[in-house]
Amino acid sequence: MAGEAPELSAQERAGKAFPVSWDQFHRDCRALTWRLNEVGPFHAVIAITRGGLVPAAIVARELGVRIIDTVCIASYDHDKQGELQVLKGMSEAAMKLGGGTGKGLLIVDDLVDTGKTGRLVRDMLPDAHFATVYAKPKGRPLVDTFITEVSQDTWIFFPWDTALSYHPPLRDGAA
Ligand SMILES: O=P(O)(O)OC[C@H]1O[C@H](OP(=O)(O)OP(=O)(O)O)[C@H](O)[C@@H]1O
Ligand SMILES: Nc1nc2[nH]cnc2c(=O)[nH]1
Ligand SMILES: [Mg+2]
Repeated sequence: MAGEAPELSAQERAGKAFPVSWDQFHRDCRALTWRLNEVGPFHAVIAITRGGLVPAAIVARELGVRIIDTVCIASYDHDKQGELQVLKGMSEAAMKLGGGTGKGLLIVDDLVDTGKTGRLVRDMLPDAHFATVYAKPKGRPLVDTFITEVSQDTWIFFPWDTALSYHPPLRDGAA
């Protein structure tokens, strides 16, 4: 409506930025695997796409797991959260491996924020182990294992969404 302030995106509301490099992300995924190694073994890794694909590949490699399936969920359109949409569920083969409840399966995502995505997947696979690399306080209770907690007002920038660019010096007004 005319005159109304434009709705802020989740990223704008977050305020603080937490940029993560490929190197940092790889190290954090390896650290996550150290913890998961104490919990497994796992029959299969279930990646929540798309953000879970990269950590799932690294974790599966480190754990020696070769069966990887996806649950395809869309919620944030760039940075605004809309209705959750399950675009693709798990395969029957992976569901069988988890005995129908997810027992012995490892669900991997890059992060939990509000926890809505995590809640949906937990409801699908209540006995699976849910791991994320990063967690914000609202979503944290849903996660079994994670590496780094960031505050709710932080937006995490992943290396696949960013590029190196010029940054002006502080004295020229850079934030
Ligand atoms: O805890 P929540 O508030 O539900 O947010 C967390 C989800 O948001 C992001 O996915 P997104 O829907 O942006 O899709 P993408 O993985 O394809 O980037 C992220 O990868 C998590 O899956
Ligand atoms: N890249 C990114 N996606 C998100 N989806 C929900 N929260 C976040 C976040 O902090 N960073
Ligand atoms: Mg995601």
